[in-house]
Amino acid sequence: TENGDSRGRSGSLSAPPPLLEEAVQKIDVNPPKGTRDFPPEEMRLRNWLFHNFREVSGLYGFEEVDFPVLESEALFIRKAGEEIKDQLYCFEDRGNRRVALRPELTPSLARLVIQKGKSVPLPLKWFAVGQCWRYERMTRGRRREHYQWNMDIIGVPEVTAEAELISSIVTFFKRIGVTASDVGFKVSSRKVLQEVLRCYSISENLFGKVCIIIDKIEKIPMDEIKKDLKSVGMSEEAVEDLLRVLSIKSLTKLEEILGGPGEAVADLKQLFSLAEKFGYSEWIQFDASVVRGLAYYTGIVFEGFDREGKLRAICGGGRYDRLLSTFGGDDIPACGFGFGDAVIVELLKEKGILPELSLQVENIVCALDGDLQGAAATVATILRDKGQSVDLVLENKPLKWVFKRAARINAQRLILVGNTEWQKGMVGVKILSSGEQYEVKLNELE
Ligand SMILES: OCc1cccc(Br)n1
Repeated sequence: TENGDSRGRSGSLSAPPPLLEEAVQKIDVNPPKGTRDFPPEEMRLRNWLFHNFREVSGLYGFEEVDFPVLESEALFIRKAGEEIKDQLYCFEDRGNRRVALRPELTPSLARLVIQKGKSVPLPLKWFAVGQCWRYERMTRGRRREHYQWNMDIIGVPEVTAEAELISSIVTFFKRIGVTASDVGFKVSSRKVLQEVLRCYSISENLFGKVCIIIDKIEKIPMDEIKKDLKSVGMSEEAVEDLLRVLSIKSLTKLEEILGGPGEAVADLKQLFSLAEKFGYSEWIQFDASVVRGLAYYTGIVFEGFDREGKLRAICGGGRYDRLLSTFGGDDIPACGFGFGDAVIVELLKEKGILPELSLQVENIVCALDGDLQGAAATVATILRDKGQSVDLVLENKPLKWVFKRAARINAQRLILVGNTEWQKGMVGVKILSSGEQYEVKLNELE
């Protein structure tokens, strides 16, 4: 409390006996493993971050949507060996339904698009900010929940959609003070992989599995990658060639290796040309090793990375033209990205550009005598009806306590309701930054 001790009005140190029948059972006051509380300071930072997510989404004409955190497990059961499936936070509910806490937002978005069907004219530009979950063995001490900003464009087959999405993330970075010297985007296309696999007449249904293995290139030893690729049926030669292609960092080289302009190179050339027009060329680079860890991507994929290489991917996304049809919907082209709330905060801390966010209250209103508490409430209401924020002192407290609280909540003005002034229909006002003090008629208080 403001005066530092925890005594109630009675001043007795010991707490009154519990009124409940059952004995007091001391609970763990920490949140469940892998989850976070958001006390005021953390909540201000989260609100600032989400405000910027929403502002940028609005700048791009996107509409906000949301879905239940709890979804049918079937939405996330894919057979490509993704980490996201191994860590699914799933269970059987009391109705014996297999359900899961969503590990990502895209499948829910796809479900809603299909549900809406023809009633929503394409293209759709939807965004969401939602909590996503995974059940990871705590051995790695990583979080089990995070908030993701997603933006998705449904119904646009052209690369202009991916270019627009990357532009929106660049706009977001610039708004929060992150520059092209701090972060970049590695961009590639899964069609590169497709073209290589076709050269070795490796069947399309291996495509998802191969992508998931390749996505682990920087996370597990190379010989394990090779072993996994062979285990899904790739020959030694195919594996070597694929890894060679994936190490390419130039589009010209890629075109040579792939033996001429295919869809992958054409898409990527168009993306880089659009990046020029959007003005974010310095933010992106081609990197054939980017495949992303979600099986449903079918074309351009990209991920935001910190140029110092200290952090995990900041965000990622790509084209997923087949997802809606795998859910029984029409064959509608789509692309989108996910942007987590944790790595970006680590980056801002690294760069020393966390925003200064403090509680700001315009007024603290205090009754100088116990019997003026009602008058103080009247004053608070007058100010609040004018749109002014008021911290109303709710108990009879010494002025020293009031000044201490005013400083803690960054109040701009102290409004004192005292007998003498109140009899004249006035209140005392003290501007806390300058110390200036004056009396004002209640009906002139603004
Ligand atoms: O980025 C993968 C992911 C999904 C759900 C929760 C968390 Br934490 N992380």
